Amino acid sequence: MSNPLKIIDISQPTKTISSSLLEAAQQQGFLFVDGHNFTQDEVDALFQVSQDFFTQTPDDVKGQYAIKSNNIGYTHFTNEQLDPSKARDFKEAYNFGNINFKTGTFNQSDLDFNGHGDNDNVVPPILEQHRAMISNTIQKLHQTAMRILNILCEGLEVEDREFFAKKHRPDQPSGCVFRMLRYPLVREDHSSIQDYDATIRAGAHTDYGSLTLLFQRRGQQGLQLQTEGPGNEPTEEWAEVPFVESQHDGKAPPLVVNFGDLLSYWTNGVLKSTYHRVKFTPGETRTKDRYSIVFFVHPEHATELTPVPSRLVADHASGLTPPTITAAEHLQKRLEATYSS
Ligand SMILES: O=C(O)CCC(=O)C(=O)O
Ligand SMILES: [Fe+2]
Repeated sequence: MSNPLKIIDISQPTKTISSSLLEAAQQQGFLFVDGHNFTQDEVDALFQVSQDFFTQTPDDVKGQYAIKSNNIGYTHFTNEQLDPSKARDFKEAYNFGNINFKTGTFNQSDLDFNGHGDNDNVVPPILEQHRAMISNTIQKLHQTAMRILNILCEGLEVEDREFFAKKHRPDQPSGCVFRMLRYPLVREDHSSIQDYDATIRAGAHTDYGSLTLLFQRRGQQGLQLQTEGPGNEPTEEWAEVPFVESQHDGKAPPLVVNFGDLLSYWTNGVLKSTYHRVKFTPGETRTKDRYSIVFFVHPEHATELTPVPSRLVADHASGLTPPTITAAEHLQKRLEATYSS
């Protein structure tokens, strides 16, 4: 499979890579990030925990941890509908949230985390057993995301090279979510589930936050992004995100990174929040479920999405005043749409 995406090695000096990273963010809104500090063993262990959770937890137990309005918990088959014009998404997932990246604490009570609600976001037993590992992973993912945001500041020539990072402080409440996902092969035992499409597994959507970091596995392809025509208009063509290897021995494959709505607003549309979906090709001879592990990065709740101070961003202004909306308001709107029906 050919690779339509750039591979950027973030272990290289910022000045060497900032313009290619910005170009990828502007043109495709997607790229591969190599040179991260996740080993193959570490990511294999994480996928094993995810597989154990999804395949060894009885449905009624999963149901006890059902996702709540705070976006934390388990979402069962066909609960989500990312593209309302299509069938429901045939996948299952578990979201960790209310994360303090400084301490590595996650699923904190809503009262402690953002001062309202009183939920005790209990973690299912198989995942609870691996709390230390999960905690370490999310801290590292947050650091990786901050590195990417700092490189972007350099590319955008924002005077304060930590402009974005300062709005993503590790110990402040935000909508950041760490998510384990499983897209199973359709098997006999699923015949009772109605109203899904065996090929479209996550309907076309853009991500809500600032950026998204994703691990996938060899032989479990399925993520696709919408391509653009010559005048930048979206086409009906979808490009497959292939599996690629790291250039660094012993390291996990490059992370798939894409930019979300908030960074797009924040930059007057300089950065692209690209439509993507997960699709299994009809008739393919896949033998394994697709698993992915995703980190959705969101700015601190109170962040206002006014344009970043960059000449490039100012030059891109369309003349329209962007809505003054906070990160939390935006997230709330998108979650309501996803779980509405
Ligand atoms: O699992 C994947 O490959 C993509 C997931 C995704 O796009 C999402 O959950 O927003
Ligand atoms: Fe997505």
